[in-house]
Amino acid sequence: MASPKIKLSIRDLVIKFKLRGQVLTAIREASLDIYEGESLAIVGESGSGKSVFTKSFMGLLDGNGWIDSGSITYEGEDIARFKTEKEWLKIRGKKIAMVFQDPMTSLNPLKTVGKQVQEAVELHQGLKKEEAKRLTIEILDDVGIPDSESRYKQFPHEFSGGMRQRVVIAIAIACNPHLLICDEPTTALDVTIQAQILNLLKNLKEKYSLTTIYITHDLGVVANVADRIAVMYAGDIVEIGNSEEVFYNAQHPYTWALLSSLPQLGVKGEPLHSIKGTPPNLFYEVKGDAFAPRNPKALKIDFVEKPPYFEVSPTHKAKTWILDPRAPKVDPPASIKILRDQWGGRKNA
Ligand SMILES: Nc1ncnc2c1ncn2[C@@H]1O[C@H](COP(=O)(O)OP(=O)(O)OP(=O)(O)O)[C@@H](O)[C@H]1O
Repeated sequence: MASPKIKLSIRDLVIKFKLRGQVLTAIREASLDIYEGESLAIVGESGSGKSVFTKSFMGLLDGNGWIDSGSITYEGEDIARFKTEKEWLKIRGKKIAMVFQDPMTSLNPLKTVGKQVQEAVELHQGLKKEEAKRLTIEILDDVGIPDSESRYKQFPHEFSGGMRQRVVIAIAIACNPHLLICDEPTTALDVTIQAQILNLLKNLKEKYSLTTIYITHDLGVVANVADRIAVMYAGDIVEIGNSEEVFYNAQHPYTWALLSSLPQLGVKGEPLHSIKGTPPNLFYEVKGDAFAPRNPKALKIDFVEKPPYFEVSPTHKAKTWILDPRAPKVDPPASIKILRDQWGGRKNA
């Protein structure tokens, strides 16, 4: 089988912020390849760096932040070197678009929904008004807004939360991007609407041949939508693999902790637990495995040296010393074994 084409390649990316005279390292030498047409989820606790990492692909870092080193290669060009807005505008919207968590802050309350989508169509697809309006209504239909011709003339406050998120998605699609980044796209919505929006994104991915990245702190949300899962902790990707590999055969103690804290998968007989302790202070240099201080099964070396990636399969790797052939055997916690049995049972049912 031909190997998949890489759409975006991130290498050893370091992103820093200056805050109150001190420097914080938010992304610590993270590397990732994103394949054309795939659906990748980036998961991790709040503050792990998911938003900063992906915003850097579009030149959207806050003013006090910068790419300190590393590369982001898109279609042969290292976009991490871009300095001007003019350069970023070649990529932002056009090639890479983003759907944010809160649809209200992404929409202009003073403009009709139709106008906001149409502006994106006109700007990015170079169409005349009539043609642009026709396409806008088609896109509103595609994102599941009923009665799109009359809805076109309404304002955001006349839409429900779920419908507003559909409009935000319409704006992103109107730019005709190759890569769509969805940053917690359903967090602000109630559960039934969440499922509808995820379904919509899945359908649009096929129709518009999109490569999609989902950012979420919730592994349950991605179980249905992601081909691959990248687990982020303290600004680095500590485990990556196909969804099945990460769900059924997780290797990093942080991934174990994330899986164990999944409420909606309900581990029978096990109390729900959140991950104990707090992530490292990124104002200081992180020594060894960043998760070690919170890992009850940490090895001595975890406190001393940063682990490299160890390969579990050609598609699955994790940065944990547990996978070093010289390491003592460390078993996953009981909750992970129970999860594996439960899911294995469901899978084979
Ligand atoms: N403008 C900024 N100035 C200083 N630090 C920042 C800035 N933006 C982000 N950070 C820091 O960078 C780190 C990563 O933040 P980021 O928002 O990417 O996390 P996240 O995983 O997306 O979390 P969440 O799920 O809460 O959005 C955090 O420690 C955060 O405080």
